[in-house]
Amino acid sequence: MADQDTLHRRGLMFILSSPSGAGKTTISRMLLEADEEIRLSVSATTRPKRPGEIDGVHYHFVSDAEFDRMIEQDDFYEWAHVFDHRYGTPKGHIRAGLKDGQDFLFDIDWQGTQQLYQKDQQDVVRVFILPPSLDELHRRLTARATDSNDVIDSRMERARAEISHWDGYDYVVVNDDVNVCFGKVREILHAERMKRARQTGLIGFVRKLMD
Ligand SMILES: Nc1ncnc2c1ncn2[C@@H]1O[C@H](COP(=O)(O)OP(=O)(O)OP(=O)(O)O)[C@@H](O)[C@H]1O
Ligand SMILES: Nc1nc2c(ncn2[C@@H]2O[C@H](COP(=O)(O)O)[C@@H](O)[C@H]2O)c(=O)[nH]1
Repeated sequence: MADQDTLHRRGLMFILSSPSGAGKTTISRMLLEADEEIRLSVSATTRPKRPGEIDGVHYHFVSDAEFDRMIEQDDFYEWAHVFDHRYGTPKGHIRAGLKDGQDFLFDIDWQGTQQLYQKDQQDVVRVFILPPSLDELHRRLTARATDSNDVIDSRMERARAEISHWDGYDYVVVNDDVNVCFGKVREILHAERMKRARQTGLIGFVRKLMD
């Protein structure tokens, strides 16, 4: 009889990107709360902490000198300049985790997405979140009340450039109603987990099945 215990799957790198304020952090937090099989890849950043953010949970907040040191030591999977700061994905235990079936969630921009995809196409799933309109994007950034008007203006200025990278993603989802958007993102994650290429032990299982 075929043994289902030989069936396992590789983990995946689930990337959520969007222009700032479209809601990827909100969707990420909903996903992490609802799904025990996915873990956040905590980025390092040189930007200052926002109210409510916790070092080591939302980001590793590091100085410029520390970020330089991490680059020199080849500690990053990818890193990029975003707005006036630097952000990077520490290598940590990602590769070993993927092999063990652990999924990782990445809240990173299009530059980081391209770098991860170039390094590891088979494990990467790229999802781009769009706002329903630029007016609504501005309203969300203002309502979030975490940034000065100057910072909000610079994020709005960059939004068009970021949106222009929409076609570098596998999925594009509009975040109008947050629960609907979350439902769609969750469906994508579930379907991607089932992909044949991610199932290990399938060849042996099918062979035994046919014996
Ligand atoms: N569908 C939605 N409808 C209304 N408000 C929303 C929706 N989704 C998110 N928001 C709100 O919009 C604001 C921006 O969302 P969030 O911080 O998740 O964006 P972000 O894309 O992660 O931005 P950043 O890249 O700057 O971190 C938050 O105050 C959030 O509560
Ligand atoms: N390339 C990377 N981009 C990252 C990383 N961590 C976050 N980000 C992106 O930066 C902007 C701004 O984030 P905020 O928290 O300051 O609003 C946003 O687009 C993030 O997705 C990373 O490690 N690498």
